[in-house]
Amino acid sequence: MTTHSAPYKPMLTTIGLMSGTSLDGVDAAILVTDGVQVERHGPSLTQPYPPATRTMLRSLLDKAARLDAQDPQVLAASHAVTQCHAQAVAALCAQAGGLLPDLIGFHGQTILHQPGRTWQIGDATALSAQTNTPVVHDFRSADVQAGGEGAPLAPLYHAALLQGQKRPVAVLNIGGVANLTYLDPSGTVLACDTGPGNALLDDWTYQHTGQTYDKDGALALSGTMNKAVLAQLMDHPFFTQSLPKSLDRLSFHKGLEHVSSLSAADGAATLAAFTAQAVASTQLPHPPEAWFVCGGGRHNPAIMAALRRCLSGTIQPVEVLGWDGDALEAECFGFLAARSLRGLPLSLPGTTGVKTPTTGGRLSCANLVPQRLLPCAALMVQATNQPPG
Ligand SMILES: Nc1ncnc2c1ncn2[C@@H]1O[C@H](COP(=O)(O)OP(=O)(O)OP(=O)(O)O)[C@@H](O)[C@H]1O
Ligand SMILES: CC(=O)N[C@H]1[C@@H]2OC[C@@H](O2)[C@@H](O)[C@@H]1O[C@H](C)C(=O)O
Repeated sequence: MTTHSAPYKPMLTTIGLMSGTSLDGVDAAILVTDGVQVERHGPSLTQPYPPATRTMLRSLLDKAARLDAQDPQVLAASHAVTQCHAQAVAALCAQAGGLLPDLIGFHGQTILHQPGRTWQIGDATALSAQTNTPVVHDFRSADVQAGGEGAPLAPLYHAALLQGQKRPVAVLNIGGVANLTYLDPSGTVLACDTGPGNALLDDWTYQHTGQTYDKDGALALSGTMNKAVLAQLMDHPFFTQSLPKSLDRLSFHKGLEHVSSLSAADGAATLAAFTAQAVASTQLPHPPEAWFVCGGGRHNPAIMAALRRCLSGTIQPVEVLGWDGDALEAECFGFLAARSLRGLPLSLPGTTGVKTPTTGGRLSCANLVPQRLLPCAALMVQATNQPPG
């Protein structure tokens, strides 16, 4: 008979799925975690949205506030989103040698995010059935119902990974929208969306070149930032609001009018500077000594150079820590799915403005055979018997 000296600690092999505000596709990542410890980051991939899905989603953003969940356009988009997520899971499982994950964390596609309302589409029950896996979804509603912004939710994952790093330290995610996590010397976690990430620059680049983004910052690097226009862009009420605060993808799109008189290159340079200036305007208790940057914006040298001009402290991609900056937000939803099963908070007053630390997420198990729930059940039982240390 084998004797075990260490207590049994269930860890789940999760797949986290995030389809961001850039509408480029679905990021999928494997993470082995119990929602507190992270044992292993696995492989990851991006499943691009087909052009027709991208077009459908882009047009939905403009009118989502006037539609309800049963609207045929919403149902069609939700179906397309779900299919792309199922393909992402299948491709990742194949890449991982035929993996059958224990749990999926499915963020869904945000089509609306306003004070008091956040809306992610995608059918968790259908995804559970297609992947033969329990799925946690609807991560943001409970936070909004408890008075929070519903975003950002990555901070507790960033904070778990930052354990042992010198503080004050920040993780900056530059996706369609940009958001930061700040860890104070005392260990307090603060967070917020900072302003535009890549979304404005993507739209500007598309208008002027037909390309979906400014690859390697080539357009922005060929232009000159216009200080007067940058000042107009920064004259937005969001920048005087105190933390925590969050944004919709379209929150700054009126700003494109200010840029419209500029050449394609100068407009791109000014928008890259806007992303960085917005980060620098965030009121933090202490300037971070180190900034670790994730999300697609870290691939844009014009944005990275603008950040280095505006911020003190070192500014490096998260890869210097051994993390995968394209997979981090997807991994986060595997981590939060495990936390959800344990009833642990997904958000704190300092991260979303929620009144008290709040859990969230809902579990969908389609018609799974009971054995498929055993790993999740083991984690839930452990959580009931042993509160986390
Ligand atoms: N080589 C590159 N050069 C310049 N920009 C790049 C490059 N690669 C990616 N990007 C930018 O990154 C964007 C995608 O970023 P990311 O995948 O982090 O966004 P997301 O997941 O949709 O965002 P969010 O964090 O808002 O949910 C692209 O739209 C593009 O603007
Ligand atoms: C409502 C919503 O989907 N927000 C996204 C978006 O993309 C970046 C930023 O805006 C952030 O607030 C959030 O995503 C990350 C994963 C988060 O919740 O931390």
